[in-house]
Amino acid sequence: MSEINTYKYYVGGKFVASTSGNLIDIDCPYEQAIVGRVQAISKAEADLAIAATKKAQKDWADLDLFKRADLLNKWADQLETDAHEIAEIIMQEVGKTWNDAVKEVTRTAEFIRYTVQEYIHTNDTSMSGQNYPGGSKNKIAIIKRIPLGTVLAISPFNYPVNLSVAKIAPALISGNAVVFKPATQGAISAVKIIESFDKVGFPADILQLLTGKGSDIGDYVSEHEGIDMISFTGGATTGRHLSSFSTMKPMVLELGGKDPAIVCEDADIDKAVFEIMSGAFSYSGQRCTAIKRVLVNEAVADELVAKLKGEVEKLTVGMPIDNPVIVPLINKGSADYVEGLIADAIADGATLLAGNKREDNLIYPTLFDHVTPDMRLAWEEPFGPVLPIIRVSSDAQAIELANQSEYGLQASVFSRDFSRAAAIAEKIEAGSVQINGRTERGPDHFPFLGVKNSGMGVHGISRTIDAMTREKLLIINL
Ligand SMILES: O=C[C@H](O)COP(=O)(O)O
Repeated sequence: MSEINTYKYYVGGKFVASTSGNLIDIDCPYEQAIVGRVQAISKAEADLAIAATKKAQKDWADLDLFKRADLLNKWADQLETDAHEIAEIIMQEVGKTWNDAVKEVTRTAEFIRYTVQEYIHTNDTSMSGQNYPGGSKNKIAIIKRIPLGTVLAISPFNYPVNLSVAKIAPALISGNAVVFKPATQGAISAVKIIESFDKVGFPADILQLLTGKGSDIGDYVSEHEGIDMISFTGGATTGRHLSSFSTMKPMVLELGGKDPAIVCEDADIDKAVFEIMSGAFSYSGQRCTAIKRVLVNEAVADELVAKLKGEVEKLTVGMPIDNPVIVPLINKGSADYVEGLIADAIADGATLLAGNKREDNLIYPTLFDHVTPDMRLAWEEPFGPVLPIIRVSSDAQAIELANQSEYGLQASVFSRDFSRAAAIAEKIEAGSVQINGRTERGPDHFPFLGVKNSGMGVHGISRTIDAMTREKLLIINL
């Protein structure tokens, strides 16, 4: 990282420097180094970029579907060709391990191909009038899904490639144009995937990549009258803020979580330990779907706690290039926040079993037993490698604590009795409940949603296409 590159934004099918002359340094999470600099574009530049999508979108939607499909499939191929170059930037910019960074790019190429097929196979439907009492067979509705126009895709730092393309590909295949505003930390990864996009020969102006601080252009672009739909993944505070002012714009929000793992006394404890470890600690817990609390029945708590402690002590910790489980957090602010949660839990009397060690942004995996509902750690989302264990006396208490959270993204239930697990799952307020498995978004064609402060609307390939299109009926009266 000796030579510092400056990356341009993308508008009109070209990479250009902002006339603002303002650049943003992107710091590496794990070294005292600048990964590169991105443009801080002006509001006037955003205006021009959004305006240009309007005509481009109409032409793009008019293009034969198989031409759109062909370009998207070529982009998927190009991403695979460029995978190592992109993964290198993901690693440097957001501190993801090398293996996970490469996996993120290949997962994304698969996502594009599936999205293309999904749209092709589910595009138009029809209904006959005679299927309603008193209706006529001479009335036939052809129900098309038409694009909403220009979709604003706002992506988070933790999946700078996958969660960007998870918005861009459904938007484009269904005939929308895209204004892509990545998280600032993640913006260079965004430039890299758009470099691949650019090589394929998409028409100009159907995708504009706008870089800049959320605080400078985020609200401006979101409120912009040229934006017809917003797809956002990020923090709950920003999500609520967006939903408060973007009146009448369809919006899908994927926000935070405090996903519980409920462990019943009849659970396969080794299986539960395996799933909890991977659910809680991969990428240092910087996943909205990470397991962020364990609610264990006190009858098996000692056994579970001892096994989790043993596994936490074995976790590999280090720098992303060496592929450990635990890597430095995204920035100092995040590490400070997690450190504060740990300090408060200790002060409030939780039992520290492992961790509580920090080197710069690297927080060692930390495990607490005897966390109680009066502690911050029972409720707040760390987005870091700290896991609280709360002991419960019954399924009912586990359900009550699970539902007291402001979040409702996912939950895991571990029991050998499927009926019991399903009964618990039924009562949990969350978008998905995993039985005997870790919380996770994939596979990517599953619907993915959160309730309460975890989100609004539904992601997942077919649902994202639905959210970015609306029905239009052509009714034929014979
Ligand atoms: O951080 C939010 C992501 O949607 C989580 O995705 P994941 O479950 O594949 O890690």
